This record gives sequence, structure tokens and C-alpha cells, in this order.
Amino acid sequence: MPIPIHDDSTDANFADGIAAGTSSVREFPPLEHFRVQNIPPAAYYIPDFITKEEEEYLLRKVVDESPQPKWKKVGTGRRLQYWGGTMSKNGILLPEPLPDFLTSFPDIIYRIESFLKTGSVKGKEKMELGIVQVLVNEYLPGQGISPHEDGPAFQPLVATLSLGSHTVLDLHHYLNPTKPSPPMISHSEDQGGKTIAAIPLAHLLLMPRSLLVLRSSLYTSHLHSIAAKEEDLIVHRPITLSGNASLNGDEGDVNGGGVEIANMDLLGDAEIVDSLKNTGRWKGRRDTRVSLTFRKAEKVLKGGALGAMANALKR
Ligand SMILES: O=C(O)CCC(=O)C(=O)O
Ligand SMILES: [Fe+2]
Repeated sequence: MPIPIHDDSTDANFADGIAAGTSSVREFPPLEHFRVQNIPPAAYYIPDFITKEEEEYLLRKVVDESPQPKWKKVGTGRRLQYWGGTMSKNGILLPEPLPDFLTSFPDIIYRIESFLKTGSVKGKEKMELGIVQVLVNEYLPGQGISPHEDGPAFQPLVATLSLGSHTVLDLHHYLNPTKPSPPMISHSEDQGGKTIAAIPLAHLLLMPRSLLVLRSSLYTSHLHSIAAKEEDLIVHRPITLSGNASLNGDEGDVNGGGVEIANMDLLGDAEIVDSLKNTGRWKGRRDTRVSLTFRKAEKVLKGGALGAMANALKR
């Protein structure tokens, strides 16, 4: 089935963008345009990174047509799949070729790589992912993922595509026991000997078809999680003369269980933004969400399937 072309190239604001991928002529402004403000460096939220047709196609390939044994169930009931290979116990990726539906039609990997390059700063910073593995997570309503780091086996630059449903990703930092920040400490959990803040540092609303890019310290010294919920309540308190309504700390009781999100200005969803601005809240029931996390292993077993895949990525 051909993927319909999604064309925003007539929008003058997109003039600095890039031709993103061979299966779509969609152009985006450079990565920096999508940076989430007021959180540690760095997170980028890109709404509508893929079209509805591409979303349906990917869901069909990943969920309906992928062989049952590919799925692994994890403790909380969530299912996951690995494409591009799995990690050995000592942190070396045993590579396998990535499937055509990620590399050629639609060419999602090329699109992500081309887009990330727009965030490179000449002579300073190279934004290249060199995707070798794609992790697929499927969350039914009520399922989540507890606070974790993706770990040192992967490069501190990951991109996650959301399909099928919105969710809220929470970002946490480790509490420094010598310098406690008072509003953060209501209770805390222990993670491998380090204490993490019980109240997340920030929340990001991830809509279907969006891409989230996390890098640098947000990847290396923070944790991320998704609360196991069937419904999300987002609240918005306008900035007052006495300063910004805090994004962290006193949320729970004051907001009636709702959370403020750090990426409201990047959401690109008029209905949600209007509701937040006019009523101060938005409530959404979660549906089944499938996420695709694109990442690069620090160490990959040389030869074999890797050669074939590297050739496929060159083009
Ligand atoms: O589903 C997501 O957006 C995040 C998945 C994730 O953090 C992981 O599997 O490590
Ligand atoms: Fe993760």
C-alpha cells in the first residue's frame, strides 16, 4: 500500500527545514525549534513526526503482523519486542538487520537521522544517532514503566515515536542527600543504592505520531517513567505576577491529582491547548500505546548482519 504524501512544504516557516526521508516530503524546522524549555538539557518534542497513514501502517507491521514469539512479556504485563538485535549480558549488541518497514517504506530511520542532524552545531556538537536497535513497547491502558535509566550500553541520545495513544512520560532526578531540595521530598524510592525524587521533575505529554528526543544529562543522570494509569489529567496554571506557577513540587493535592506538562507550547494540538488555556485542565483516557525507541548501542558485535545493515543505512 503506498503511503500518501504529507506535504507541509508550502509553509514559509518551514523554509529552514529539511527534506525528511524518501517516503515523505514533510519538512521540519531544525531540531532546536522543538526543545522543551525549563527542564535539564535536553529534551525535544516534535508533534506529528509521522502521518496518520504511516502510524496505521507501522502499527499493523509491529503489532498485527509481527510473529508472536517476537513479543516478550515483562513483569508489569507490558509486552516488548526488539528489532535490530538484542544485548548480550556483557552489554554488546548482537546485531540483526532492521526490517524494511523501518528502513525503506516508510523510511523512518532515515527521517529521524536527517532530522537529528539539523541539531548539530558546526565544530561543536554532532547530533548523529546511527540507529542500530529499535525497542517496541506496548502499553494497555493502566500499564506503565517504573523509573529507570536506559543505561550505559546505549548512547545518550534516543528518539521515541508514539503510536496509537497519548501517554505522560515523567522525568525524575536523583536526590542528592547532602543538598535536599525541600519541595521534592515527600517520599522517595530507592534505585540501585541511589535515592530518586518521588515527585517527578517534569511531565511530558506524548501524543500519537510525536517524536521525543532525549539526550545528554537527561539521559545519563535522570530517570524516566510512565505511571500505570488509565486516564491522565493535565492542568495548567497561568504565570502570575509573582512568578511562574511551579512545574514541580506541590502538584498532587493542589491540582487534584493532575500534572502540569513542560511541553504545552510544543504540543501542536489546538483542542488540548485551548482546553488547558480556557479551563485550566484536560483529561484524556489512554488507549493502547505502542512506542518505538530508536537507539545506538555503544558496543556492537562486528561483522555478520551489521555489514548488511550499515549498507542499507548508507544509501
Ligand atoms: O514507551 C516509552 O515511551 C518509553 C520506553 C522506555 O523508556 C524503555 O523501554 O526504556
Ligand atoms: Fe527507557
